[in-house]
Amino acid sequence: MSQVIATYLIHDEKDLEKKAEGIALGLTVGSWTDLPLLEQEQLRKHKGVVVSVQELEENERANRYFGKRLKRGIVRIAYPSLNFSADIPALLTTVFGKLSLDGEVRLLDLTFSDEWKRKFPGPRFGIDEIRKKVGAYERPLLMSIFKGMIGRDLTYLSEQLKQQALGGVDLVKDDEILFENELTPFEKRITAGKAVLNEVYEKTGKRTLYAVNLTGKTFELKEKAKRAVELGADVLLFNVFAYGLDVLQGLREDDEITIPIMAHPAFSGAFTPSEFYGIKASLLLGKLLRLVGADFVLFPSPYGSVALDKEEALGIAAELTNDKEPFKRSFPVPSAGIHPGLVPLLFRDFGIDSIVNAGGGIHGHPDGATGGGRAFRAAIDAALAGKSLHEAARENEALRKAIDLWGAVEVTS
Ligand SMILES: CCCC(=O)/C(O)=C/OP(=O)(O)O
Ligand SMILES: [Mg+2]
Repeated sequence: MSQVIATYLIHDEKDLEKKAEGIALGLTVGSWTDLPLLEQEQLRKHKGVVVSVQELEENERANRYFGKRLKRGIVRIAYPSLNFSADIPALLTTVFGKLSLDGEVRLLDLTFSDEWKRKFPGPRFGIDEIRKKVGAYERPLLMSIFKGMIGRDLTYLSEQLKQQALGGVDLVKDDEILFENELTPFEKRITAGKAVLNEVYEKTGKRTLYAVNLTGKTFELKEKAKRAVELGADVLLFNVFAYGLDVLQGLREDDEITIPIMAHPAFSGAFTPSEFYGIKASLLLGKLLRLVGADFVLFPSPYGSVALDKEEALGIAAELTNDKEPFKRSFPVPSAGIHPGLVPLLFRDFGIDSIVNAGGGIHGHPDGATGGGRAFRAAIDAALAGKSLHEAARENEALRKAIDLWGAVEVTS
């Protein structure tokens, strides 16, 4: 029988096994031992089952946080998938709905049967198809971010896009805080952006994609996304956690929406940061975003301005690129506070199949966005060649200026 196995970190003053059994029953059949045998037989196929309980050492941080001495344990509970429909809202409500209100349980992972995975789409394009779209292989891609666009008009947007593209970036994304507005409306951003990027392509031969922010009311998104496709949009940026995973899946599953979806982590910090409760980032931003169809996933890098714990960040990337899964791989995009001097770390930790993503690290370059792009491209080339940034900077002025301004973290191989 198909089942979903949830792995939790739980805390209890007395009895971890009892707490685990209470969760398994409470989120499925409700009660058990007091039921007549006939009812038990009838309900057995619906009963949650405790698969394992692994007690952990007592943790002083947890005791201080909760203000009491607690046992801690990793428990795995199997939920019969016949209890809920094969959709993310039903799944999350079953395995971490009321339980998430407990405040002393952290959802660490979900394991699905192959049968269950087949009900989800995964990315439409994935890493390999996106590489074909930008014509860039065997290296990390480079993406820049519009900055300071609120209150600005299309002329300003077009010039900023041009400067970014001239720096050799593979993609440019809207900032996630750029919504529908009178100065740079969604549809005009697409058409003006296409004109600029075609002009740069004619001039340089470099193809750059523009990820336009798909925003607005949930039930208007599909039509807006289809309009974007009609206008020739390259990629849709999407603030998935302000809407919900199932909304991204709905966009992905619509065969008229035939362009990649880039998931932004905005608002996910409401769910993931605590070590004691909430949802592990590798599950929420890794496994589940890939399952529902994100082609790119942005997340805080371990060394940027909103740094994520390194184990968590690497865990997200591992889930996005795990080639044992029956889905195309999603592009990991470690982000926030990234500058060219961090490229050796990014390359060491995330490898070739990742995207170097920066806003301030592009626009803050002494030579502007074009200089920023050139500095990043030189840093990526140096990492690929096994050269130090300082050595590469001797031959590349843009990189030298970036290192002078932001420094460089060299990585010994
Ligand atoms: C984790 C998302 C990063 C993001 O949205 C963003 O705008 C980063 O900007 P910078 O930190 O590179 O300036
Ligand atoms: Mg942003």
